[in-house]
Amino acid sequence: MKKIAIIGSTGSIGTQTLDVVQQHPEQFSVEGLAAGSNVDLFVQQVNRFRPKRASIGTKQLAERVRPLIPADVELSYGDEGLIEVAAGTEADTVITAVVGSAGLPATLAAISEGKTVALANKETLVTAGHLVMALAKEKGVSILPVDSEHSAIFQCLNGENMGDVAGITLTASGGSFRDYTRDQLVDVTVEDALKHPNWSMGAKVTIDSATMVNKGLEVIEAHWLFGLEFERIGVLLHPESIVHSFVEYRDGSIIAQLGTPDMRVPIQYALSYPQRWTSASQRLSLAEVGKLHFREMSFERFPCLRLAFECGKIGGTAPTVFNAANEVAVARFLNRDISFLKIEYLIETVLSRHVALADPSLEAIKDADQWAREVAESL
Ligand SMILES: NC(=O)C1=CN([C@@H]2O[C@H](COP(=O)(O)OP(=O)(O)OC[C@H]3O[C@@H](n4cnc5c(N)ncnc54)[C@H](OP(=O)(O)O)[C@@H]3O)[C@@H](O)[C@H]2O)C=CC1
Ligand SMILES: CC(=O)[C@@H](O)[C@H](O)COP(=O)(O)O
Ligand SMILES: [Mn+2]
Repeated sequence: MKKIAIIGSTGSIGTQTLDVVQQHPEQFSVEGLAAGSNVDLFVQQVNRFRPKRASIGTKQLAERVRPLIPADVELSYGDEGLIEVAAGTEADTVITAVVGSAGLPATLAAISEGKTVALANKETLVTAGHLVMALAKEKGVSILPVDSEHSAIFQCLNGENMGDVAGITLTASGGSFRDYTRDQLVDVTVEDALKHPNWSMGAKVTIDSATMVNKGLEVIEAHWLFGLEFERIGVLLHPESIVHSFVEYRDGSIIAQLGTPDMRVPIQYALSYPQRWTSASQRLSLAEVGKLHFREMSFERFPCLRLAFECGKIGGTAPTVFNAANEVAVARFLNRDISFLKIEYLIETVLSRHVALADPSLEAIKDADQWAREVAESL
């Protein structure tokens, strides 16, 4: 039986992880659950899965939750609570399903305790990839991808020699505004931006898909997960989101992973690896699909992808700042404080004021993250 803890249990990835648990109850014991502010769902989850430890966003929320959950569940709150759930249970695997670089301290704490990480929280790896990967190596900890593209690449690499890899290609749906011109983006609404064509996801990642920041974060995530230089990572527009990504080998063979767009498949694979289990997800019929489409990606149409490649190549604190500026910009867009195109303006402006620091310590990462947030708020 696998012992798991989920940080971000009430979100899109968190709830789908618990779906996988419910489909395979004999395989799992849930040791820890952590959430932010969704008290009702959190209380239901704690009563249903009976973790030994649980945590919610604030002290006030914890006081509301306490009488509603079993007395033997250890309840904490805030950043410390998140770390306790990630690192302070008997779980052997932690699913990092919180959104944003807020997940970094808890992820580092889980790795320090030798726990396998099933990583959905890509911002963590973008913010401090060198620290996360170095600690994982030191502790002998596996970081297993949950993100659909990275799970695809992981599956396509299975058993192959990394020296034979010519390159990897991440597919991109194009997001909510795939076929819009730049002019048409001027007055798009939050509601429109939240309508992803293929995936049902949390608000932040859905906006990131529309700006192509998501693919930029994923390029940097792939660099760290698979140890590939940026020149060997490509992006291709694929409107159907059926080919989840692919690897090209030096003999010209391309191995791709395909499936319906359903995150429960990559979530389950991260938890069942190296086994495969049956899944309730809808089967893919290529005969019914008929045709699949692929297009070159345009940096002019999606400048945030160009910025992400540039930051990835610069390294150090550049990706940290890219991520933090984006987090603030997306929050401001969702709050209707700025327009859609101002997201890329904010990111580019913050980056233009940043001098990247090479090989930053955790302290320097935190400072750069904080600095970028302050500048992005002030613009
Ligand atoms: N959704 C998807 O299909 C995919 C998501 N990802 C990545 O997975 C991560 C999660 O995405 P998604 O599930 O969509 O996001 P959601 O917004 O749906 O969920 C985020 C979760 O994190 C919790 N949370 C947020 N901040 C904190 C905090 N400071 N302390 C404790 N809990 C917190 C939220 O709690 P609450 O709701 O209770 O406030 C919620 O449970 C992101 O990094 C995203 O990029 C990657 C691939 C696909
Ligand atoms: C489901 C998933 O992995 C998302 O991160 C996905 O990548 C979003 O799709 P696009 O970024 O391709 O629009
Ligand atoms: Mn993805």
